[in-house]
Amino acid sequence: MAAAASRAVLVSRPVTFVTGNAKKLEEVKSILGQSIPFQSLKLDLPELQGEPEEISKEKACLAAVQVNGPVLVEDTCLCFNALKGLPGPYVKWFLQKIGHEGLNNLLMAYEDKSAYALCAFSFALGPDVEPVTFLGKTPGKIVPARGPNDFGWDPIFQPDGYDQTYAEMPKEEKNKISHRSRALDMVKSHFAEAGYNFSTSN
Ligand SMILES: O=c1nc[nH]c2c1ncn2[C@H]1C[C@H](O)[C@@H](COP(=O)(O)OP(=O)(O)OP(=O)(O)O)O1
Ligand SMILES: [Mg+2]
Repeated sequence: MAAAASRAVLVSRPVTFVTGNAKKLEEVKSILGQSIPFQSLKLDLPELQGEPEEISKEKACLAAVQVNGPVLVEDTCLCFNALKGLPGPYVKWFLQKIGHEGLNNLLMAYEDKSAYALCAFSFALGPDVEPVTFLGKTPGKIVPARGPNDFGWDPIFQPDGYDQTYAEMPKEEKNKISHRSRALDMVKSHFAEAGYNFSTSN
């Protein structure tokens, strides 16, 4: 579009999506398709503490220093309403230590099994630029594990309006309604509006 072209922002490096999680990368690739050209870098960034948005921003700052260029990162939370949003950003450790059954047991004392999946994407143009953050949320409930166990807590999260858990759904179906795709919709709009023109060579 002519309007977008006239606002084009030239960026001398390609965007790097930084994650240590191959399954995230698979979904991001499939959701973004050709809409945003990016490369990926497998790096285990520190597991930070705090509010999801702050964690994601800080993660982008750390990634931008390492890459020394434009970066995209995301942090994912699984929040139980009965537990006021916990385990939230700490779900990775909960999953590792107590598994799907333990996560279900955390809610044993509560009638309310409702939860939401939250993805906080942050984009930083470089190491000294304040990142912008985009949140995507999908409401659902925590259920005993059903479906293939190949991505995190997918088997215990059943999104509202569906009889299947994330794990039981075909990938394309999850990618239409997921916390990740909702956040990426906003990332795509931001990129379209900003009119970034990324160099494809380093
Ligand atoms: O759609 C998802 N469906 C099921 N499980 C998921 C999903 N997305 C993240 N997860 C898991 C991975 C990790 O156990 C925790 C988030 O922690 P989080 O720090 O964001 O991910 P990570 O350390 O694996 O990758 P990264 O290097 O991008 O930080 O929830
Ligand atoms: Mg992490």
